Amino acid sequence: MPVTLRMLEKAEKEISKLERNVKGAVWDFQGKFRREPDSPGLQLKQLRGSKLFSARVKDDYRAILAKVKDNVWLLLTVAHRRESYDDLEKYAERFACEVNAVTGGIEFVDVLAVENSINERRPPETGTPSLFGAYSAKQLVELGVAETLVPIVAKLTSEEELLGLIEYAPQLTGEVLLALHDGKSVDQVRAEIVEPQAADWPVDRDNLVEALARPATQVTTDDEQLKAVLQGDFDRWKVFLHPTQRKLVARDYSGPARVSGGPGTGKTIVALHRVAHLVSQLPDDGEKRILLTTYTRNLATDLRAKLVELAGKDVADRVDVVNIDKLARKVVDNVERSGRQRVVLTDHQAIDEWRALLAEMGDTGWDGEFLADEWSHVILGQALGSFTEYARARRAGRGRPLTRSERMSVWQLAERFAKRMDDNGWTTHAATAAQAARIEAERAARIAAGELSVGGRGYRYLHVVVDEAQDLHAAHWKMLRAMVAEGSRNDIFCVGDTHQRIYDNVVSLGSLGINIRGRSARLTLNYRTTKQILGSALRLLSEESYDDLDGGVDSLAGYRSVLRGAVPTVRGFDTLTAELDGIAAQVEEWVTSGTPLEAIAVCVPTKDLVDRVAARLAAAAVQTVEITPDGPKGREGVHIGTMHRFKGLEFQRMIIAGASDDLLPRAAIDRRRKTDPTRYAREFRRDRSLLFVAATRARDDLAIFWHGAPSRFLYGAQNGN
Ligand SMILES: Nc1ncnc2c1ncn2[C@@H]1O[C@H](COP(=O)(O)OP(=O)(O)OP(=O)(O)O)[C@@H](O)[C@H]1O
Repeated sequence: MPVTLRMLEKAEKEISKLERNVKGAVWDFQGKFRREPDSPGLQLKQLRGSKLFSARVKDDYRAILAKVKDNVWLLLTVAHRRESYDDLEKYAERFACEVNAVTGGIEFVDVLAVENSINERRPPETGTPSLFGAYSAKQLVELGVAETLVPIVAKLTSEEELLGLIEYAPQLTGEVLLALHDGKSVDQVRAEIVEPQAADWPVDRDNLVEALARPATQVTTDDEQLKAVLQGDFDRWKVFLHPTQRKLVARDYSGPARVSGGPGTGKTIVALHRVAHLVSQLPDDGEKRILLTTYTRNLATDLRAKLVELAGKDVADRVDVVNIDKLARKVVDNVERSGRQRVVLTDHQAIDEWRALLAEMGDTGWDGEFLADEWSHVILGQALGSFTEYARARRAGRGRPLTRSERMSVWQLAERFAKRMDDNGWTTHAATAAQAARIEAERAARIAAGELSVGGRGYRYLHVVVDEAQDLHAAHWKMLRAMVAEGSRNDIFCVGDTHQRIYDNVVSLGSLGINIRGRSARLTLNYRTTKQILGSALRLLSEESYDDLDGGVDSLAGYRSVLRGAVPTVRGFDTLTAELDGIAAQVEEWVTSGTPLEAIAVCVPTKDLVDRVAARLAAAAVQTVEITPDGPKGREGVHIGTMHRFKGLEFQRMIIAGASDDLLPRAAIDRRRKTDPTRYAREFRRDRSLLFVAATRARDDLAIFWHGAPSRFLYGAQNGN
């Protein structure tokens, strides 16, 4: 009888280390086993004194399996018989397959592999006290440490040994032990790490069937995944979600939901899996009923490519994947249908036009930049349609307060400005978003009044999923709110991190009809960056406080990485020329050590520096690729771009250059320090976030360079590791 064979995440790690021909044998084995597990050639037998089974993969290799139920098996590992296979009793003791008491997930421990891994590490000096001597076995088990490992944990005396254990331990064991080792209290570990992963219903440790269905059990879910894993042709994020990620992907929400989390915690990965999950629930009518949107163009392209990778083209074709400004443009174009192509002004061009308008009017009472900002972020940002609305509008964090009569004069100027834009066939992204929000809100009102039922569809989408939520304008949110029925299940799901807000759009979702209360969650495990890089990046944030998109405060409590690496280099040079030489030398060193060019990036605060770095690397015969608003212009070469362009990307080794005090924060904001302190604080924080975003793109190595005086933001990053 054919059976289902699933693979536990740990087995994948073990199998990936085997030689190619053994991997090939495992591939053949899985096919045969799925067809007929009892076929004599597979020599399936239960290990004496154990619930586990062994089966023959190839001469000396045996698969270790658990039987979940009659026709469902779990592949736990593949081991060489030399390693004590001949002694079946020992074999049984060597492997433990347990249901974790806290998470209810299935965990597998190969005790011998753990012990070998610890012994390979540098031996501690004799007499060194136990790392975890302060915790009782009961405490550790209650925190989710695998029971089988507790006696071994008690003997650990160095971080090296701990890392050796973690390589082969179940994920939660590793997370908990590292956090305790890093000085977190038991209560903190419980609250920040254990509780988010704890089982949602009581755990029966003998029930493997139930355990298999828990989010904490990380297994392949179908034959295609099993094959991809065995062929080595897979990315872990596609298959093995963290328990906290998995819970969010499949949860049924009664309304809008929000997921926050520091950089690299897999928010985008969750958004992608969530979309694939929602598609799987759609009626089979081929319609595009799901929107997946983000702030920037290149990230939308990236999302679509990743969705195809994850779920295939058929699934991706059921989803509108588009950046938010393009979506707004489409809405407006649909209605205008005039065929008139408007020219989109940049922020700088818009400021120039405001100045030109003031000059023409001989008005010297207002500052063009202030008005451009007010128009974009308050009037358009909130899609305000009348002076009455503007007079009442919240201007929190917008800088100097305005009296009612000042608001009146701003409103009149804004009307003139809007006419000027219209007469010239100009627009801005903010203006388009505001217009689109109005169009969609009117449409939603007509649907609610029963006046509109376009082919029975009504609302544009059944589900909306938003990545990089921290950067959307209020007008964007208003548009999205109107595109999907309010009060429907799973209407809006957004992921974002306000610590990474770099476009100055602060919103309160509740005030925009998007009520996420009680439906918020946070991801805390960083999958991208080492603990050392994370430490430096977090020190860049200083003591600033960050909002939670809903009028409250967000926090990075529990944010952590289980990866370890080198402490970032933080280095100053006397002149720009010397810094450019330093960049070239660092890149050459990385290239010589075997790092592919495209795994290296240089991130700088200004476009001018992009050109200078490119020229310097060209002089050193290093090929480069510039990252543009549409993404990298090519593949092969060291990637260079301004900080804005690095949002959502990641590189193995990175240099942040030009982290000098006149560039970060930009010198231009200093003049506002006295004239408009609120605005100064806002822009100061935005520049700090830019540097934070940049620093959290590096996976293994980070170097921060400057010339002249170092950026004020670096004071924290230079201390400690
Ligand atoms: N469950 C997982 N298993 C393996 N890798 C993962 C997992 N989840 C995320 N990752 C990896 O971690 C990295 C960061 O993921 P992702 O980009 O989704 O994070 P993010 O929170 O959106 O980051 P940022 O806010 O910095 O843009 C990616 O390389 C991704 O493939």
